[in-house]
Amino acid sequence: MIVLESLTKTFENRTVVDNLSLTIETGEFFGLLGPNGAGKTTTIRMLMTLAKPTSGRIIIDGRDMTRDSMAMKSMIGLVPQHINLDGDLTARENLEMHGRLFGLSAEARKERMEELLAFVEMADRADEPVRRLSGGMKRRILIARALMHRPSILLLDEPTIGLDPISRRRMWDLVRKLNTGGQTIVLTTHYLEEADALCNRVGLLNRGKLVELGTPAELKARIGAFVVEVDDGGKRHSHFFPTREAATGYIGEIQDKVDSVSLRQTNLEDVFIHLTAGERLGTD
Ligand SMILES: Nc1ncnc2c1ncn2[C@@H]1O[C@H](COP(=O)(O)OP(=O)(O)OP(=O)(O)O)[C@@H](O)[C@H]1O
Repeated sequence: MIVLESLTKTFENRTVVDNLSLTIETGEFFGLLGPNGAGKTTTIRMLMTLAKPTSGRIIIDGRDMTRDSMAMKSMIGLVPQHINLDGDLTARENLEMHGRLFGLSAEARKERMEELLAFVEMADRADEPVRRLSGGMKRRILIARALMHRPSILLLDEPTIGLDPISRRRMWDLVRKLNTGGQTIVLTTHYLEEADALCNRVGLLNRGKLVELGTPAELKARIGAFVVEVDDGGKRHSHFFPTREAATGYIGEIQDKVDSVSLRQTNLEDVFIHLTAGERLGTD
């Protein structure tokens, strides 16, 4: 379990993570979402011990990590936004280096490496220099590397950026399988359909503050689980309704008066845009 307790980070009088309190349960797949500049990366950097909180605490599995950065490093596995594998080394050599860094014995490294290369379906390409592999393959190796030291939490920072739809879905299957096996996962992403597809619960950060927290279904229900999109005179408007009946009732009233009208279920992107329009979310 991760507990963020009044976590705050200030840069030169500017508070970018503001009194953030949040509990992420063991085994959860949690999505940390928010517009550009909301403070997601800064929060992740604090979890990675790359930035020191100005105040507040990070408690993982009952241990205060703010005072014990070595322990925190070993409990977290990071899949970074930018591919930072050594391109001249093979996948095996990249994983081997990571295992050494975390003090795994030669035997433990070998066993874990083979297990993970099989898991990410890269065993047959594991002895080629990484630079020759596709973006999707490199990202799968990043996952294997992050898991080498058996971290209790896996942080995925925009893990599918730049991937084609097939590779993206393959990554989704992989991380879902990990989570089903009990791995706690924290994801940040700008692809809201990704958070919708993967996360049990999401938190929406805005200007360093947590403004929404719940399951994707709860967040959608807060604005209305069904949306009627109306096109009229080149303009598109969205209207939200709690039930399909209410939405179809509205369609009955307006369909003869507008160019076109459609009904669908609300998605997380609608929630995000709705909150932005209501100025509950501010973008850079
Ligand atoms: N080292 C730093 N010094 C000063 N300001 C910083 C520093 N790092 C981040 N910031 C500021 O903190 C704010 C939050 O940035 P952060 O990168 O955490 O947001 P984010 O939610 O990850 O955004 P994005 O979605 O664009 O990656 C931004 O306004 C950024 O300019």
